[in-house]
Amino acid sequence: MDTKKIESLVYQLLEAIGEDPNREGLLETPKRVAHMMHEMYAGIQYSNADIAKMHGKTFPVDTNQMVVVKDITCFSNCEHHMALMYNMNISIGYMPKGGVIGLSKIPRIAELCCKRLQLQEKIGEDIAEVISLATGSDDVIVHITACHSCMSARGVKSTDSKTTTLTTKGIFNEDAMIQRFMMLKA
Ligand SMILES: Nc1nc2c(ncn2[C@@H]2O[C@H](COP(=O)(O)OP(=O)(O)OP(=O)(O)O)[C@@H](O)[C@H]2O)c(=O)[nH]1
Ligand SMILES: [Zn+2]
Repeated sequence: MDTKKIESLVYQLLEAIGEDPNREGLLETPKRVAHMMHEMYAGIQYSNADIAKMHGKTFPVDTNQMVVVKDITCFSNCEHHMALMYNMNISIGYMPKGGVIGLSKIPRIAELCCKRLQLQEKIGEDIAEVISLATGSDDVIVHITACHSCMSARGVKSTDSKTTTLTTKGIFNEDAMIQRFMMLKA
């Protein structure tokens, strides 16, 4: 990420919206925004394969248990308006194939996938792909609910609507498996 360029462009953006970037309250704003963008967009520099490699250490376990980590809180930004997705709740399940990844890696994977300019549907696909690459399992499910500030705070002003998406891979395309997952994540 080009910090100096972000700072200079935020300065220009402030001018463009009719602000005075030199007034006291805004003097440090370009620097703060650049700092914030480093945090908010930390996932852009990594491919899904990179993320899987970073968090893909597996521990051998011979099991046919479903692993579910539920209620992961994340934030993201939509690629159309760069507006915040908030109140995001993500639950992820997979069927291990001879090994499991560390549980803490699952929210870490979700977080990095969210820290890109995104669509909610794409977040589900990205997380499912990374979990699949990290675990070597084709059986992955990702449930996401989120509010989109581009729908609530502007435009249609649909303040109470939430969007739910469900990404299913492999055995999770079967209704019975979806039901088992939904029970475990309830
Ligand atoms: N499918 C999908 N759409 C999204 C997501 N986030 C934002 N959007 C939508 O992206 C669309 C962009 O539509 P446009 O018509 O190009 O933009 P706009 O004129 O700002 O649209 P309005 O929001 O209806 O005012 C909007 O309908 C948003 O609600 C997302 O995660 N998934
Ligand atoms: Zn949007």
